[in-house]
Parts: sequence; C-alpha cells; structure tokens
Amino acid sequence: MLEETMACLGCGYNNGPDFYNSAEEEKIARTRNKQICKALKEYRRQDLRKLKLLLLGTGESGKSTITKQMRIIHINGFETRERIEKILDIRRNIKESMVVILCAMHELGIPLEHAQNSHRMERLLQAADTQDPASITDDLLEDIETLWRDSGVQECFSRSYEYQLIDSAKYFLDKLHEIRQPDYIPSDQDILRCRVLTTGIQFIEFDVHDAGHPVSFCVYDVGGQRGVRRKWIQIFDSVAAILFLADVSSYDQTLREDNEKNRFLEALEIFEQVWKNRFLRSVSILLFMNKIDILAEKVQRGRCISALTDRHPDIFPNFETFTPSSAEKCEFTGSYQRAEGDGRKRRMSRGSKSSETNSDLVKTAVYIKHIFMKIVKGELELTPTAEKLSKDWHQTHVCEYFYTCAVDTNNVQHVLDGCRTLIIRKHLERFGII
Ligand SMILES: Nc1nc2c(ncn2[C@@H]2O[C@H](COP(=O)(O)OP(=O)(O)OP(=O)(O)O)[C@@H](O)[C@H]2O)c(=O)[nH]1
Ligand SMILES: [Mg+2]
Repeated sequence: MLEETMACLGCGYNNGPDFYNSAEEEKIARTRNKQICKALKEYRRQDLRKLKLLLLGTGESGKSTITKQMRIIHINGFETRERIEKILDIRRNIKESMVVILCAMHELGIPLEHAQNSHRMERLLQAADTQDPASITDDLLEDIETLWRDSGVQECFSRSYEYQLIDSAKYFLDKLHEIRQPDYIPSDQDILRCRVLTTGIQFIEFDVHDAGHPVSFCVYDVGGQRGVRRKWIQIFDSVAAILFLADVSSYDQTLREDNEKNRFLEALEIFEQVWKNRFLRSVSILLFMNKIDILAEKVQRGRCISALTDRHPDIFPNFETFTPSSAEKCEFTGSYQRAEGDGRKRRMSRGSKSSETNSDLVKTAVYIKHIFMKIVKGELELTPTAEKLSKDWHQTHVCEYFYTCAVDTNNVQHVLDGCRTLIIRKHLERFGII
C-alpha cells in the first residue's frame, strides 16, 4: 500500500509494464523505492517512540512549574547563567506583589501600622507602572522589605483571596533579605516559585528509560488564561497524553482575567471541555489535582470550600455529610505527606487539633476528586453545549488522577514515574503495537 502511494506521488517505483525505458532503469527505481519505504517506516517508528505530552489547565494552575520540574528531574536542571537570568523575574515578582498588596490596602481601607512607612509606599506606587528593570533598585527593595514587616501590610496579605496576588508572594517577600544580596543565586525552589505568565507555545524534549528502553518525550506547555487558550488546538495532533493541571486550592478566588468568575468552577468547566473534546477521544488524560500544600494552608486557616458548595448545591451536593472511604483517605494522605516532607508529617500526627485539620483537608481533597470523577463518568454536566458521551467512551478514553504539589520535586518525581508507564502502555495500545 505504502509503495503504491509513493509511486502515485511520482517519487518511487511504478510496476506498470511500459513505464521504464530499460530494465536497468526499472532496477534503479525499485531500489530507490525500497530505500524511501524503509526511511518512512523508520521515521514512523521513531515518531511513535517520541511521545508528545500536552500540559493543559487554566492560568496559574502550575503547568510551567511542572515543565521546570521535568528539566530538574530528566534534564540537567538549570545552569548558573539561567539562574542569574531569573533574578530579574524574581525581583519583578517581588515588586509586583507589594504593589498589588498596597493597592488592595487602599481598596479594602486597611491603614499602615507605621505612618512613617507612607513615604516608602508612595515611592513604590510611583514606580508601579515602570517596566524598566533598572527601576527595581536596591533602595526600592529595601522599602519593600520594611513594608512587608508592617502589620497593616500583613493584614491585607491575609485577605489576598479578595484580590489577585501571585501564590509565591509570601515565599519571595519572606526571603527578600537574601535575594537582595549581591552574590544571590536562585535555588531550584526559587526558580520553581518564580511566576512568569506563558503566552506562546513552549516545549521541552528529554529521554527516559522505561523497562530498559529509551523513550523520548516532547512536552508542550501553553498559556492557560482565556485569551491564549485558542492556541491549544494547534498542538492536539498525535498527542500521547494530556497532563491536565487543576488548582484545587482556588475555590475562594476569582479569575485574574474575569473578576466575576470563580477560579475552581472555571477549572472544572475547562476540564469538562477537554475531556469531551472529540479530537482528544483516544487520548489519556492525567489529572493533576495541584497545589495541595496551599489547599492545606487554607483549610487550616478555616477558609474551606463550603462557601462555594453552599452557593452551587446543584454542582457540589452533600459536602457537609461527605465521608471519604479509608482507601481514599490513605491515597490522599500518602501524596500529601510525600509533598510536605517530614516536618509536616510530624505535625499532622501530633495532637487532636492537627488531626482535626487533617481530616477536613482529606475530606475536601477527596470531595474535589469526586467532582472531577463525576465529570469523567458523565454524571455531572456543567456546560450544556459540551458533547454527549457515547456508550463506549471509556473503552479508549482514560482519566487517571494524582494529588500534586508542583513545587515539590519528590512529589512530582513520584507522580511522573507513575504516569510514565501508563502513558507508554496506552500509546502502544493505541497504535496497535501491544
Ligand atoms: N505553593 C505552590 N505553588 C505552586 C504550585 N504549583 C504552582 N505554583 C506556583 O503558582 C504560580 C503559577 O504557576 P505556573 O506554573 O506559572 O502556572 P501556569 O499554569 O503555567 O500559568 P499560565 O502560564 O498563566 O497558564 C507559580 O508562582 C508557581 O510557583 C503548588 O503546587 N504549590
Ligand atoms: Mg505557564
């Protein structure tokens, strides 16, 4: 079949009786045809070996953070030159975070604790719109460090769910003194925490050994905010799997691009659209329920999901009475403890207060998983226009879920190890190789 196709295209051998002027010419064409077919087969074999993965999810769900983890785990991480280049983005994160907090203080009517800090506040707000990196001077960073210690700023920070602040604001503001040092070189964790919005399509490639054989992966990272999602379709072709990132801590926040829309509801809707997309019918979806560390902090501070579940009982029924099974509890706790390390593990197993907090956290995480799985099974439909699931949908379409903390390398490595075999097996099954 392939040989006939090549002949029709005029680039190979034609076995019609009068096509060649001599037997010699026919022999040359036959040899050339074989070479082309061999090269094509090899190309297809190589192409099947290169597995294309897409990272999808709403803005700030953690897609780029996962690609950074893949660089750390599967490539050689970041060179000193790249780390130094990141300092500018980190400084931008710091300046923008403090500007956002100061503007929110104005909106929420929260005064500074120390009136003498007001000139620092004014200086920073004057420099707010300047994009020039030179505007982030050491004096400006010193102002920010002082302002961060002001209890008015801290009070406003504690209400950050009411406005749009990056997740890593506290992380960088807490270590600003270290960042200001002239010999500061960002660590892996600093790079993972650094927030830069993705607007185009980026990709990384790496090889992994699976059962002794090298397998090449090509991972595509795209922007998740509303305006850039239309680019997703460009990369749907020949995808082996989709890693869908959902920020499970975002239930008390609105979208950066639409202040009226709940972030978590948007994540559920986009997940439903991806799951039901006809171009992706035979593609495995790996759902990363991400930011479990932030979820834990929120639950501990009493910012639970019930405000959202009470508002939308049709989507989120029976949260109050929901009880996870023992197996579900173990599944979440295992992932969470791996993500939080030994310090958090000790706190979780100590005293009644921490174990109570822990049970609320487990309940919330498992409940969220149930909501996603209802969409997978077609038991919950958020967007009426979304395609109806056919009866045999699940035969080719699989969704596996994982609880993740994208800034934790141990947790991500464990999850990626689990995903890898599944992705390869599904890919080979799909192309009839196993
Ligand atoms: N604490 C914590 N922070 C996270 C986690 N995952 C991502 N972040 C932080 O969240 C912010 C946004 O993450 P990104 O990876 O840039 O999000 P994205 O999905 O690529 O966003 P877009 O490019 O806008 O689509 C970054 O500052 C990350 O460090 C997590 O599990 N825990
Ligand atoms: Mg990104």
